[in-house]
Amino acid sequence: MACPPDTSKTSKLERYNSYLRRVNSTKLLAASSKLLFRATLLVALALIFFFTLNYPPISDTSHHTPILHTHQNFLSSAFYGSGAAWEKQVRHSSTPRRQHGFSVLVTGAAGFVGSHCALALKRRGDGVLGLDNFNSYYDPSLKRARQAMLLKHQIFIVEADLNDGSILAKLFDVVPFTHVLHLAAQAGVRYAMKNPQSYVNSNIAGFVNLLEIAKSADPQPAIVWASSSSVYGLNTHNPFSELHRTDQPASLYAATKKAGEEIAHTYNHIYGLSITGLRFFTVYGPWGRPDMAYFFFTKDILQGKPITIYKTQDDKEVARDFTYIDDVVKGCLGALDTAEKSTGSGGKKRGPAQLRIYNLGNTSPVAVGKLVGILENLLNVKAKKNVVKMPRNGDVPYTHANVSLAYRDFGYKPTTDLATGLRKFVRWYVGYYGIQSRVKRESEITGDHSDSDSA
Ligand SMILES: O=C(O)[C@H]1O[C@H](OP(=O)(O)OP(=O)(O)OC[C@H]2O[C@@H](n3ccc(=O)[nH]c3=O)[C@H](O)[C@@H]2O)[C@H](O)[C@@H](O)[C@H]1O
Repeated sequence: MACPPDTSKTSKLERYNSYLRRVNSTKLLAASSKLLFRATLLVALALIFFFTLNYPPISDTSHHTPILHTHQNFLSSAFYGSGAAWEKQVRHSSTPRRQHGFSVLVTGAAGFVGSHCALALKRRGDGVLGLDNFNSYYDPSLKRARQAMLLKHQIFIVEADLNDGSILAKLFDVVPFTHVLHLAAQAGVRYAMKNPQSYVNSNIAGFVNLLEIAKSADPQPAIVWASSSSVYGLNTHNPFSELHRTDQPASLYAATKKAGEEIAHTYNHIYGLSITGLRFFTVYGPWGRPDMAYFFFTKDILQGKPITIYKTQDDKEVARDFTYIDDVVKGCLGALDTAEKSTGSGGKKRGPAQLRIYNLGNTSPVAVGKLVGILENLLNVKAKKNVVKMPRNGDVPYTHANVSLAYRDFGYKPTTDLATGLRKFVRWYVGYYGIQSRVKRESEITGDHSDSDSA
């Protein structure tokens, strides 16, 4: 007898098959939803990236925000167009206009020394691209005004922090810089007690970040950077020579600059980067820094406010080797002109490279009391002076540069005495801030009108 088909097995199989179909279709649905989600995420990320690169918010001046930024005038249709327009600006700004001209990345280009150097380089036909984070250590509107002035001379400043490796790397991808003039830093001797971390962020971490990018670049640029007279710290030998000891810094600012000099040695030694450090001595002049004594003394004297003048613990006058900006600019250009090429490429050293350090001072220290006397005369106002013993705030009593090394190697020879330099500063100050009142007439202060935007 034929056995009846086992329907229980068939229906089990069918039920199982239908179960599998259900499971598979649910899986398929889940998989396709996942795929759709991922695709949407990818498109969203691509869009965010695109808009971040091309539509930077004008008002954002945070130095922690990795956003490329430019002056309002540059937010033209060309800039808004695409990343290609931004790259075009970067290339245009950094392309030299003279034969064998340099292509220089100037960090801190919206700063005092940076803006002056950028302009001087551009004027002689070098290509210059600026980088600045526009932080608010002092009035950012002054930095914006310097930026606007540079823009008139076709110098473009990328707004970014030194610690933003991706933007730095992008700049080196777009431009084969021959040189970096690294002037971005957290400046100020006494502020280091208030905000120590900012010195570590800019002067150490930021510097290392820049060197990391520079060492990997192909070609590697030659680097000229700002160290400081403050590295001499408690040194008692005068005038200060590059051969003197610099292992007794009196402030964290000085310590970070000294650390920079040691870090420079390391990158030169391992990667063949050509590096020149310049020890600036209390640089002053038009478009200067409002946190510096000569600048806020001028403001306070004009406003009838008292000023505090420091004297040493043993009642001696405090003095500085005040150095005029035009002299320092000549020194920076001299250092760039004599900088040899880096020897490495793509992070590999090919041979020994140049490593230098120079004082850039005025060789003629002036007591702070005398500086105040010059200002009183120029401003035609008597200062309300409050003379106190120098607090323990990182200050040093005296600076005096020996510049024979810089003279020997690139003819550095400061030519501006303090009275002449301050006259030019006051002329700029009253013009910039629109001050008339008791200040001596412009002709009395200046005698000429030739360098009104000599930054
Ligand atoms: O060469 C440098 O490497 C440094 O130079 C500058 O530092 P300093 O030489 O200290 O300049 P600055 O503050 O203008 O004080 C000038 C004089 O006024 C005295 N001073 C200061 C303030 C005050 O209220 N009273 C006063 O007498 C004070 O005692 C001093 O004698 C840069 O700021 C610094 O960033 C760095 O670049």
